[in-house]
Amino acid sequence: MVREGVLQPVESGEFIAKNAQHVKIHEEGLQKLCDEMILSVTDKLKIPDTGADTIHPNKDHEKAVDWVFVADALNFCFWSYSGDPKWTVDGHSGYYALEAALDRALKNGVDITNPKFYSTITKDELQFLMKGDNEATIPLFEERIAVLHEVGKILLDKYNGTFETCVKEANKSAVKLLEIIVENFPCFRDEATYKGQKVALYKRAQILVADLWNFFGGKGLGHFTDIEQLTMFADYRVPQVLVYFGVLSYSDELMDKLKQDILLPSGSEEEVEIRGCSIHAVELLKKKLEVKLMPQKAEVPNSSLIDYYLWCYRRAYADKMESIPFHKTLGIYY
Ligand SMILES: Nc1nc2c(c(CN[C@H]3C=C[C@H](O)[C@@H]3O)cn2[C@@H]2O[C@H](COP(=O)(O)O)[C@@H](O)[C@H]2O)c(=O)[nH]1
Repeated sequence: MVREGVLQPVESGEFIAKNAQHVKIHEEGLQKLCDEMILSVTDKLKIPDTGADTIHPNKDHEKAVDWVFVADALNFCFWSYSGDPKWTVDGHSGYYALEAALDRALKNGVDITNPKFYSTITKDELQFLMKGDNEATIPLFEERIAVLHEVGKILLDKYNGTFETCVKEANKSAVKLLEIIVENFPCFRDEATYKGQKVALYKRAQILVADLWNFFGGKGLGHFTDIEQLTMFADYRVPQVLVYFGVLSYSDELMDKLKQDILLPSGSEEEVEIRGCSIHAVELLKKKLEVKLMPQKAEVPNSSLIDYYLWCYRRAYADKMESIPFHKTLGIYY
């Protein structure tokens, strides 16, 4: 994929990890996590159960692709400051609260998958759709309106009003679809400048492609011949699991900031290091898994499956993870 002068996610991760000053990757931690994951592989990686199946729509739903698209357009920033009430919907928190809100909208006959509706959605309408169980509201409300207006308008102007057009244009290539997304939808263009080099993390764009693959079981509109080219999705949860296993460690100064809930600005050196080192660590982990699994003839998970395992692990064992702080950034990329 070509974006002039921008390192792509795999290379970005490697470059950032090589130059990082605030974040380190540890061989022993990688080994420990590799051993843990091997325990859950018989012939295929077993994903920890997060108990949220009921809020994914049925994959046979006629607008399933557009549901995945709108969910990932809004798939960012669900955290609250320590001690503050969390935004929850029907008892679900974080990303699952978003899924629950979309599910509720669909069941109430709201045309939430249709860009004709959301490209001009009003504040009142979105507020109503995202209404939580308590007084806490969804973070970055204004940004979400802007994202919906932006992506909705682009789908209507260029793609016949459906993300299916983009998927078909990509002709079963995950890399091509990623390129279509980041070239045409500016709010998915998750790039930064690190030590003078343009880097790409593409969290939401990559998760969108992987979600389609996952959702449709690698078939039909979810069939991609090069899905293994994607990296993990650099959010604020997977780094937390990586720290838990000792794969990543933070400088004392950075750790203190996280413990005190001090915001890391989007694109700051520390923030980019946490994200880039997470990408690189998962690539290293994949190589370790390959070495162990190949001789057993077991399926070697790709980076998005490793990511999904780790993201679900954090959810399934949230109590164990409570004492590990995660980084807080206000932004639309993750
Ligand atoms: N790395 C990575 N980050 C992910 C996801 C998901 C959900 N995806 C799946 C779920 C079912 C579908 O099949 C989707 O594949 C959300 N996030 C991010 O996490 C953060 C919120 O976390 P919490 O507080 O726990 O809800 C936030 O930055 C959100 O953007 C993932 O899979 N990987």
